[in-house]
Amino acid sequence: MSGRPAKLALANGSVFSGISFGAEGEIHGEVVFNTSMTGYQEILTDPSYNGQIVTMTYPLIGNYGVNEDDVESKGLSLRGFIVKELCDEPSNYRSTESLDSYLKRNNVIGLQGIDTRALVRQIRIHGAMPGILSTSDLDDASLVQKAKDGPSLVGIDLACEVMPKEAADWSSPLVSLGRPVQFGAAAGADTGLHIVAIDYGMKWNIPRYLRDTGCRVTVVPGKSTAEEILALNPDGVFLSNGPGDPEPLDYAVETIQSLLGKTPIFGICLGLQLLGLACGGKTYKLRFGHRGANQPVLNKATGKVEVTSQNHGFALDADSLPADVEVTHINLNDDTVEGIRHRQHPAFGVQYHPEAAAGPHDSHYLFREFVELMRGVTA
Ligand SMILES: NC(=O)CC[C@H](N)C(=O)O
Repeated sequence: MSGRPAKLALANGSVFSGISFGAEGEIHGEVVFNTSMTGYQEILTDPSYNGQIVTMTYPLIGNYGVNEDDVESKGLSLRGFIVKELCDEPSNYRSTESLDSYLKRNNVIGLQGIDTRALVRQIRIHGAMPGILSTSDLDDASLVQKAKDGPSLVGIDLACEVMPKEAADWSSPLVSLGRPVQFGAAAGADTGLHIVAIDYGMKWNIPRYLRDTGCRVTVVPGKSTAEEILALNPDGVFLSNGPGDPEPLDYAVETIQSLLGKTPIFGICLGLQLLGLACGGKTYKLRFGHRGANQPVLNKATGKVEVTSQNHGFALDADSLPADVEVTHINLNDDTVEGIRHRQHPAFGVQYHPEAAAGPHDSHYLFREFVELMRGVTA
């Protein structure tokens, strides 16, 4: 292992000593863990990790390098990246760079050589908490104090840092990356429908899927108003994923409230949480969240279990939801809300990621259901 000595300190006083990779320096963030075995490049480029230091539970990371295609946004929004062991001899025909040099180039601090199992146990028992990752200060007491003094992400709008400033058309489908077509013969067939996707820090595989359903897609900034969106004549509005606490995003809640009943709505992750808030529900912070590609979800309508990809630390409170909102999906690990549907208006959402990237493909049907919902309303 090359690299410099580096430490992670948690706000509860725990300190982990290891070796740095990637960039050097010091960074504060909420320390969380992800249970995916692969897909680290998609995780690194998922804007929903803005403000967080991500620990991978799988013990060897970096073995297939990085490439130019497996990116979910234009940059890396997470604060730091922790692994048990970094593979320094990546081997894959698609690899163009090592994970070490990718993190260096993108100015993200990496830490390896710590007992990630012990760290994950701390987070599971005490909850996701603020931490500090440093290659410059190696004094335990000073680091713990800095971890405690740093901001919590509760109550902060982290989405405004990663949302686009301008609207743009989205043209590339999944096949443009050589990824398998998911909608059979119907893939890419023009439906004539227009989706406006509100981007709060959207993963790019979502608009790729929306294009694959045969719809035209316009991506608009998360601060767009209902008037601006309706002026684009959408057949449906999509609410994207995004980082942080949903409750401070009052501008988004207001927009969704004004759209509800005027156009079909589909939300993913933060999008589901904002839809729930717009319907009068409440959100709360989970102890350690759901992050990984192996979360079991029950679809209550079909009785089928989907294995899903997830990344969230907040959840909708089922008891807070009004009677006209139905819980359609639940998480089988902890019974939390994984999907909702409005009984009066054409609006639904899921807490998990049907676009995968990375993860299982069990839930693609939801994109088709959105098209059917739009067709039903438009016909
Ligand atoms: N991936 C997401 O959209 C995450 C939603 C929200 N930021 C949460 O942590 O719960």
